[in-house]
Amino acid sequence: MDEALIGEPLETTSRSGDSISVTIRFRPMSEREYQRGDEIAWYADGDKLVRNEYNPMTAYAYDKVFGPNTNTQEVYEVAGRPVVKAAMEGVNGTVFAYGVTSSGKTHTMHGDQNSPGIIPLAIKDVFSIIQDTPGCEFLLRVSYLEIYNEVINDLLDPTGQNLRVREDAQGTYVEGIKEEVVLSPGHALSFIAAGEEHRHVGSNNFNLFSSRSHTIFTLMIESSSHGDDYDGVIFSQLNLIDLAGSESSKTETTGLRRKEGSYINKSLLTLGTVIGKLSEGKASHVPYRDSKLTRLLQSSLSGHGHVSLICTVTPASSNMEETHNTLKFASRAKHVEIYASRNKIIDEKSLIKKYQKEISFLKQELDELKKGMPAGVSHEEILTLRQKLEEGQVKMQSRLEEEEEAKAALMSRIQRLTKLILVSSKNTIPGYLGDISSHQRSHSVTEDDKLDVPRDGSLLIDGDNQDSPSSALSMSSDAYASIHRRSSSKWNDNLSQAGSTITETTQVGELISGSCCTSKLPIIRMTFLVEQVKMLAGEIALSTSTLKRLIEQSVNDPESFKTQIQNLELEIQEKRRQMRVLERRIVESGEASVANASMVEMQQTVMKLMAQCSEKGFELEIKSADNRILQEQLQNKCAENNELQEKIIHLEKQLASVSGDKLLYPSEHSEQCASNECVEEFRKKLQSQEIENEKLKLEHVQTLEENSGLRVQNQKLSEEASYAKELASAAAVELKNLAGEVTKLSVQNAKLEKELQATHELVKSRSSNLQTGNGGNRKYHDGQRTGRRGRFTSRVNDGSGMVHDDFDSWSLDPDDLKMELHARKQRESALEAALAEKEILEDEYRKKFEDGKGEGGSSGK
Ligand SMILES: Nc1ncnc2c1ncn2[C@@H]1O[C@H](COP(=O)(O)OP(=O)(O)OP(=O)(O)O)[C@@H](O)[C@H]1O
Repeated sequence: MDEALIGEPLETTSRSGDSISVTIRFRPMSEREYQRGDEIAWYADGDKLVRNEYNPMTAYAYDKVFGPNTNTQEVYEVAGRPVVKAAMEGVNGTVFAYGVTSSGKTHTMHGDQNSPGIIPLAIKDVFSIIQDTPGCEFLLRVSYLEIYNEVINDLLDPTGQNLRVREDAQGTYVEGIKEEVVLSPGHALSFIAAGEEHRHVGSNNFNLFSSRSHTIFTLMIESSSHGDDYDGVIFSQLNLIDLAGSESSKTETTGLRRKEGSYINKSLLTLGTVIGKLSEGKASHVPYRDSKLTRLLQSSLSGHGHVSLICTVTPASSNMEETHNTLKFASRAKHVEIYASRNKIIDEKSLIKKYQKEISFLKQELDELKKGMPAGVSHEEILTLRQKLEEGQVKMQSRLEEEEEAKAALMSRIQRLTKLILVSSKNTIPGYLGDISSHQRSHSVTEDDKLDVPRDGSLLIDGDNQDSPSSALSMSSDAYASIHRRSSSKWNDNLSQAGSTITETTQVGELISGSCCTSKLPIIRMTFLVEQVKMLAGEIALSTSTLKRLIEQSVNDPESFKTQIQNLELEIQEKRRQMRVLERRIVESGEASVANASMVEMQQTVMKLMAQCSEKGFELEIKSADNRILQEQLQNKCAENNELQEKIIHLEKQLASVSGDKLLYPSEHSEQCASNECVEEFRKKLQSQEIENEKLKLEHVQTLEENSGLRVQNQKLSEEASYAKELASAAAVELKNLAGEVTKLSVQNAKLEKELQATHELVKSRSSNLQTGNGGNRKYHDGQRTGRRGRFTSRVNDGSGMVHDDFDSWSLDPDDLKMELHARKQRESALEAALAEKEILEDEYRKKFEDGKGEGGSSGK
């Protein structure tokens, strides 16, 4: 049936947007599809149409159609970048991939090492935009959740299971979801990688790594301008969604997979209904609440932000109907209208504002400390202190140390808060955080510097690369390898920054400039180093678990996993090496800077660890004591066991001797026949008894054999008897038939004889008439014959046993009649002979049957 062209060719998504951006992405035909002889059923006709190969009148138009050879970067430029850009300007955005299982959603959203997906590309873009936006501060947070079997789980916090959806003035949100502040693309990607570890993935007959849940990666963006441009804080949200694929009846699933599949299908059905309702544009009820997915997407779908829908499809003919459904869904979605507008939030609610206030307060305190006027310390007190210093330097020294510590703690707090706020390195705003350019610092690359470790944890912006932010923020392929069900490595992201000189550009630079710079550098670095070691440890744990999984998977097919396993092992080794170097650096930094907050933190950690250690030690002691007791008990049990075994052996020996005695000396004679004669006699008796026994055994065997022979005979006879019985009953039936036949023939014979006689008489009387009348009229005689023809009926046996009337074979000629009579008589006698024969046979069978019955009965006895 011809399908009308639905939708019209549209502009690409770069427009300001009054409807959802809908794009279609074809994946290439898979090897499996080629092998089973699939053909191309749907294809991209130009860059806006999808057409059916078998029915070219069926075609759909979209914003953009990507053919099977398009790479994800191209898809991102059209379907991702405009949404990301708008989100950075304060307009909410949602990008999601929709399609049947194995159509390429995860490939599009997450991608892999060679082809990064929309999510990593968007993250990279976000940081590039920050770099290109001087005069603006950003604070980025991420959350990552999955909807599995209609249950929301926090992928960043394994304890956050079955979370609830709530609603406030700004829309729906997930209560208690963990949000992490992110500082660099690699940092954000490492959270995704960690989250992917917890995502539900399973295999079906179409996809080895089929997503069993919908995932929503959310980037929360807070931004504010400085100085005169300050216009409040803007908050926006960017949702990047990888949906689980709908499953058709062709998807072979059982048990758990089927349950998952039904949840997936149900929520996608609700999504379809919601889209359908929204596309109608009527003010009818939209069932957002029917699934968690639509509930969470409610504010996006109801038009408060940009939405980009990427529908992934396969061209294969075997999935023609499923692809058609996806195309129809996409077509409906095209009619949903959106009214995206820029968000703002009141300053008090903004996290960035809170941090900024705290920073300026702490900075004031620090200034006072620097001036030697610590808050809460009076001038007299300082004089006294100075006096005391003169009197006792030791006391003063400790006081100074305290001050140093307070300063260091403040600096650490400032630095920690500052590094959460991201600004472009091109930013040169005076006053707020100082002159950035004056904070640039160069130093030579040491062995450790080559470690690709971000040196300050901020944006990781390389001063040398200021003009090419993408380079500064670029992620190496290894970083992408960390995403999409693989282990992650955020450290490699910064590899590109290694050079002969590293220039650090950081807001923290202010704190490490001037006189402070040399003495406080280790403090700041220490914090990062500790953070980095922690993250590396996480990475290693992640990689190790991936390795474990790969090793498990490789059991059936070791060859295909070999290189992957080797690479992962190398990666883990490398990370371990990096961690060792970092630890060495921490120790060195620790030695160089005694009084710093990081050290305090470190010390606290060490103290905690030591406390844990002593707790563990205590536990160990208890366990060892328990162990000792258990071992003693075990030894006792072993000894008891040995004793028991000895006893058993002894008893067995006793038993053997007793039974031997019993054989030789039966009880009634045991005492009287102790003499040799008695024994001899008894032996003889025993021998004869044994011989007799043997005989009996032999007889028994013979009897058994005979018995079995008789049984066989009996069996045969009963078989024969039943056969004879069958024959006899068959013969009886035949006999009955024959008897009936004979009776009939006899009756007929009698009739015929009568007729013959009558004919004879008639002939006689005619001949006498002829002799007396006009004599020998041949003609009359012939006419008479002819005239009478057929008057009598003849019963003729046609050879098949059937007897029927033969009107034509009959005439009144006496000779004929005689012959006929003769023939009949012959037949009659033949039948009688057959009857007799049958009777004899029957008698024989009967006899046999009787005999068989008699014998069967006797042998059965
Ligand atoms: N555009 C593409 N180019 C090359 N390969 C692709 C493309 N899209 C998908 N694939 C490959 O097809 C397979 C299935 O893709 P993917 O896992 O992304 O499907 P999916 O739609 O996410 O499936 P599910 O819903 O089951 O999770 C993967 O091996 C993937 O690498």
